[in-house]
Amino acid sequence: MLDNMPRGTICIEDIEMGMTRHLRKVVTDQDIEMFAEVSTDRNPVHLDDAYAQDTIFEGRIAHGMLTAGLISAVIGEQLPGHGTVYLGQSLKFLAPVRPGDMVYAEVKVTDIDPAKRRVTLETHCSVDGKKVVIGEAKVLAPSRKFD
Ligand SMILES: C/C=C/C(=O)SCCNC(=O)CCNC(=O)[C@H](O)C(C)(C)COP(=O)(O)OP(=O)(O)OC[C@H]1O[C@@H](n2cnc3c(N)ncnc32)[C@H](O)[C@@H]1OP(=O)(O)O
Repeated sequence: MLDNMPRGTICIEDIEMGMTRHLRKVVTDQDIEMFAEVSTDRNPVHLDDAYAQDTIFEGRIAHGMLTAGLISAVIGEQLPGHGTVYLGQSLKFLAPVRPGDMVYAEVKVTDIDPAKRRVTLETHCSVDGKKVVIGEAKVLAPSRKFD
């Protein structure tokens, strides 16, 4: 299940401080299995119920980078959107995401360097209002001048 805001591109000339975009997505067992496959990260804490039950999480959890990928999706699809180049991303994983959790991923513009087309975004993911991932992204935004 995916609930996105409108997709597209917001060029550097139209980006404003404080602008936000978000998406919501339920992280499913299938998502976790597919992520394990494409990333080759088959850590049993993600895939094996019995193993995961004996960890501090007491059950299977999603890969952190799968959840963080939803931040990339908001950046690449919405703000700034298509044409954006990801330059960097810091991440802190504060709480686990479990299969079936609805993840809310949001990005917010905190700095703009129009001359260099650089934008800094505060990024976070939450589940039921609790932050599970926080961080900061730096991106190169598209410009109308290069259309
Ligand atoms: C190889 C790949 C594997 C994966 O992908 S695993 C999946 C991704 N990771 C997760 O899902 C982990 C999510 N995080 C958590 O569940 C929790 O987080 C922990 C269980 C790791 C720790 O929780 P708790 O024992 O309750 O500690 P606290 O009371 O929340 O925090 C204690 C201190 O540790 C700092 N801290 C907590 N998490 C992080 C972090 N991710 N990065 C940096 N610092 C962190 C806090 O601020 C605090 O600090 P102060 O004692 O000074 O107040």
